[in-house]
Amino acid sequence: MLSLKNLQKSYIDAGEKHTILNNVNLSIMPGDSISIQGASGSGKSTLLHLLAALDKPDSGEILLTSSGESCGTNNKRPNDPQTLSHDITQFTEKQADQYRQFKVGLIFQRFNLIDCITVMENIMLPAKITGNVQHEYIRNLLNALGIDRHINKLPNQLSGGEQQRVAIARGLSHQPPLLLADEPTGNLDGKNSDTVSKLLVDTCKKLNTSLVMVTHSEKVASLTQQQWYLNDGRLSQI
Ligand SMILES: Nc1ncnc2c1ncn2[C@@H]1O[C@H](COP(=O)(O)OP(=O)(O)OP(=O)(O)O)[C@@H](O)[C@H]1O
Repeated sequence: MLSLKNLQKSYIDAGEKHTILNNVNLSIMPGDSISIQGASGSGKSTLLHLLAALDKPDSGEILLTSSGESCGTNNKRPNDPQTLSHDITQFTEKQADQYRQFKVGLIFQRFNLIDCITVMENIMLPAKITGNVQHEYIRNLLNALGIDRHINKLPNQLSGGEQQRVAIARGLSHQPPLLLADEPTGNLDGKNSDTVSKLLVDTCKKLNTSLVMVTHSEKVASLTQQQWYLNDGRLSQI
């Protein structure tokens, strides 16, 4: 479970302070699917970067609560020896790296595929790093995403939509407990966007993976259990 508490984030631009996130609170339970909509520049990607421990808030906490496993600092709750709680905003670089490798799948707006290795090697990176290589699961994922015939190509030999599907497969290859997806179907046409976003939500449900998805599409957002809107730094449920 992730609990965002009183998150505050601002940027200084030309000497002026711009508040991007203002007292944001949110709870993400295992298996939850959450969409975040909002105007361009409203802070959606900023929020995902904080959840991925790629950036730090000015203040507030992001508490990661899990049972029994260690990931960085250990703050045991009194009376519950099974539960460990970590504030990911306090992670060192090394702890943040481990958190991203083992706990998080990331699908970026610009895919971030590695151009000099094949599609399959890109997809398998998180699975290999975490030692969680499930061949049948990967085969089914590739089939469902319709990219099985492209696995030996290089990413730049694929269309934008195909690269997006590869990025989705890579985000899910290690079956992470949390998937953060920034406009995961933004490069797909309407029909493919529907198919792929449904697959994304269904796969996360099957794996009990929490999904936080930024989208500009109301239709895609409607597939998630909870729909939130970011406006003026405030997050409100639709
Ligand atoms: N490193 C930075 N330094 C200064 N300003 C930044 C920085 N990163 C983001 N911003 C500003 O913060 C605001 C929020 O950016 P963010 O990328 O989170 O928006 P977004 O809602 O994801 O937008 P979009 O839908 O266009 O992707 C923007 O005005 C952006 O210019």
